[in-house]
Amino acid sequence: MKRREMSQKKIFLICVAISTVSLLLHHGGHLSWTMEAFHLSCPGLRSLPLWGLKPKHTNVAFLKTHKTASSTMQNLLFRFAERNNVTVALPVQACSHQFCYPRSFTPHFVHPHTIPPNIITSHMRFNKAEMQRLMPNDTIYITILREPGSMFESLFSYYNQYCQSFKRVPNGSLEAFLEEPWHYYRPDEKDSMYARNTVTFDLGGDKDRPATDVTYAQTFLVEVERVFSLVMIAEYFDESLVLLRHLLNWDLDDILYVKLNMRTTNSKRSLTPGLSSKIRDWNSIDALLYDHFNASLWRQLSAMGHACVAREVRLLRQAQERLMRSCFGGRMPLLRSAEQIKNKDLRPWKPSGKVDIVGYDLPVNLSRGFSSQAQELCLKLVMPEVQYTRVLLRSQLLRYRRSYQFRPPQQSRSPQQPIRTVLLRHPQGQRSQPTPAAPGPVSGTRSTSTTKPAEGPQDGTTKLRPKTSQNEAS
Ligand SMILES: Nc1ncnc2c1ncn2[C@@H]1O[C@H](COP(=O)(O)OS(=O)(=O)O)[C@@H](OP(=O)(O)O)[C@H]1O
Repeated sequence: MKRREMSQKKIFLICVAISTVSLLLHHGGHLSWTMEAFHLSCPGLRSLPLWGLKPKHTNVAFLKTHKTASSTMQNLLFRFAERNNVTVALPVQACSHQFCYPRSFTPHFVHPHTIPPNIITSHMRFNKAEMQRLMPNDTIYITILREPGSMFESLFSYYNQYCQSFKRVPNGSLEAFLEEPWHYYRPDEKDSMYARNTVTFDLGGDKDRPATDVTYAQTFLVEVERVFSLVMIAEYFDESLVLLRHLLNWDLDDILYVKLNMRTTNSKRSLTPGLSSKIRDWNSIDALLYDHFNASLWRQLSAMGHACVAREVRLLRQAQERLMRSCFGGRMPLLRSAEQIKNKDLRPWKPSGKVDIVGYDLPVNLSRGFSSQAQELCLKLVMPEVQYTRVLLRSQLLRYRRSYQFRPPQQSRSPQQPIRTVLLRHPQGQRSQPTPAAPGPVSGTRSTSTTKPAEGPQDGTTKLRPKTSQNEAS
């Protein structure tokens, strides 16, 4: 009898040991990282005891604004979607790699075989009602802003030969444009959105409201704040990612990135305080948005605790270095002008030959000792927007076709059926989860997560809280 009890105890202990080892194997990196964060008494973390065990939030709409590090974010989101087998809404071919920008967004711009989506991130002009028609109700809306001076300098240089307002300026001089912007700028001309209040336009606002119309700017800002749970700031990209990770309950691995779509140092210019101030005056709504959301980002970071944020940023950078070492053989990848990049899948798109955009080439010996999966990760990490959009569309179409083949005939919907039919099944504001266009991997991987409640300071300044359609309705 005693011997039986002993062996039962042994079996129990063996089971506990196996479970512990398995937990450590599966969550090892995550747990050790979480524990490090806990040691720093991070308030945001401590108040969420089940953090790390809760499901990741996978329904995300990222409004890709122009010249704000948004391609780096888009690449991160594409990789997240692929790893987690969730669907990304991608543009129909007629829209190119953007959602028919600068036209106002409508779900008709979305490829029907990428519906219903979990994630949307390609360039668009935001339209809240239309987005809500497409995205699940618990979608978390995120966007990114950049300091108006450096953003406009980047826009002016990038679109110098593309946008008429810039093209007519003698010698492509930024000073000349800012001296007399109305002399060169035509509000109704094609591509004029690159020349004034670009962020406001991307967010669906009126770029040409006069600076004196303070009520318009304030009302617009309040609306943006109501819709977007997180407004990242390009200058504090890593800190913004820490907030994003907490908001979405993601892992450290989910926020690793390499900077994309950069100009060469030679093509950038520094701005005098006088020029910066003229840029702010010319882009007054963008400047108001930036000042507001920059302050709001810092309130959220202080609510989390600066030491804690700094620690997470350090851990992120260390993990990034490890990834770089494994992908690029011990060094940071060499930056190359687009023309010098041998692999055309890695050559960034440029609006004109005059602008110098840099990208990366993979080392020739990458394949040695690498699994094809690891090679693919390294390739995608540095793959520019246009090529990655194409690759992702191809893989999602394949997945759609495969799942369509395996569907019982009575449930099947013709792949050619127009998008309108799919959307009409979800009258605005009435669906809780969109009906999948096709079963299989897509429908099987929808997020079942409830959005992570945010704990922050009691002064109401922290906004680490998802703003879902339900939030808004209440
Ligand atoms: N991680 C990170 N942090 C800060 N800044 C970054 C980052 N990644 C990219 N960049 C800079 O963002 C500029 C490109 O922005 P976008 O990718 O949004 O441009 S685009 O509108 O999609 O063409 C471009 O700025 P400029 O080089 O000044 O043009 C990039 O250098």
